[in-house]
Amino acid sequence: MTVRIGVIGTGAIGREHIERVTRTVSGARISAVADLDTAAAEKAAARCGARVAASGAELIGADDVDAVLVASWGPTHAEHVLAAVAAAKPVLCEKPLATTVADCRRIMAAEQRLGRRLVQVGFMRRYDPGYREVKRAVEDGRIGRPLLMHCAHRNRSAPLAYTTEMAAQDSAVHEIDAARWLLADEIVSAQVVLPRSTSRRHPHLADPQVMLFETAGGVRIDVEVFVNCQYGYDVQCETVGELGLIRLPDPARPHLRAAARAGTEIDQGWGERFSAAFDAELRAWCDSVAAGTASGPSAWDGYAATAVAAATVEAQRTGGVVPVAVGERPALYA
Ligand SMILES: NC(=O)c1ccc[n+]([C@@H]2O[C@H](COP(=O)([O-])OP(=O)(O)OC[C@H]3O[C@@H](n4cnc5c(N)ncnc54)[C@H](O)[C@@H]3O)[C@@H](O)[C@H]2O)c1
Ligand SMILES: O[C@H]1[C@H](O)[C@@H](O)[C@H](O)[C@@H](O)[C@H]1O
Repeated sequence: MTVRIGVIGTGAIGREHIERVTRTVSGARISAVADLDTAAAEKAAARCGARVAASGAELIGADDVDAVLVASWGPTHAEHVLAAVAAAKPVLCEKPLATTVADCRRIMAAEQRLGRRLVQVGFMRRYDPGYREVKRAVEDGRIGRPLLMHCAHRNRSAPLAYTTEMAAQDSAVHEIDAARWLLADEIVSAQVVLPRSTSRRHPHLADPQVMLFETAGGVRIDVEVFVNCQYGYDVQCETVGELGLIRLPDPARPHLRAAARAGTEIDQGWGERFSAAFDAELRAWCDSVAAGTASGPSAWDGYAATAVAAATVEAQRTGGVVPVAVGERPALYA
């Protein structure tokens, strides 16, 4: 069976996903696309032989769409995901699942009423080969009981529209999910420390930021978010345990020796750095849709990440330690 996918949002990541499904994933094709920007939708549709749907709602309800991929702006995710669940269609939603905790709860309630999982959230780092090795090492006890995690999330530069809040909601949300997943533990508090800002930023933005999280089990996590670091796209993660530590490897790149220097090139964007992760994520999602099962980061994971990001935004404002209580995990997400 070929899975027919409808894509809502044909911007930067929508186009990447369309390209991937079309060129590298077998057993799936793009049947329809929708975007508020009709010209963008038409261009994307022409590249993959899909039709242009009149709207996200029309696409979700259409007979030629078996599964929905949501890649539109964050605040529109909840509406599309809820419509997909109402139509009983599997949906891969880019992060964040929703921009408010209340909307995430609505999505979980809709899935629970249906009695099965349909939602996967686009936390692609869980599919990155390096992160998966770290997960194996944490689980098999090689570093002993984890105590600390040091992370850095650096982007070369951030556009004018990027705000101080987005450092939590848009960027650190990846570390929040990765930490919960690697440690199999929930985050219970957030705090933000602001050093002086780089001069290479738009004036409204606090950059860099240091975020501090604590898990229910007592692990302390620090995350440097620096979105105008200039030199490249750089994601670091080191987990320290009682017996040792494990560091996320940089992706394998050729080692260059020339002009009196030795070293490797640094990736310049998320598309390059997480290319293998996106490939694996989309393959796994398409396979699970074809099999009628659900896997990967769930609506619960999307909810927990949004809840922690919301506490982090509050911590930016207050400067204090903000508690997070995600509550009991419903049986559907056990
Ligand atoms: N996993 C990752 O590393 C990663 C990377 C980039 C973006 N993202 C996420 O993907 C989403 C999109 O980001 P982007 O960088 O592609 O943004 P973008 O602005 O390049 O593209 C978004 C597109 O969605 C369209 N759109 C917005 N609302 C819509 C609606 N209601 N119906 C139809 N189309 C709509 C816009 O017209 C635009 O073309 C965001 O949630 C972002 O956080 C994730
Ligand atoms: O939306 C993007 C995306 O999620 C990237 O992976 C992240 O590095 C950026 O900071 C964020 O703005």
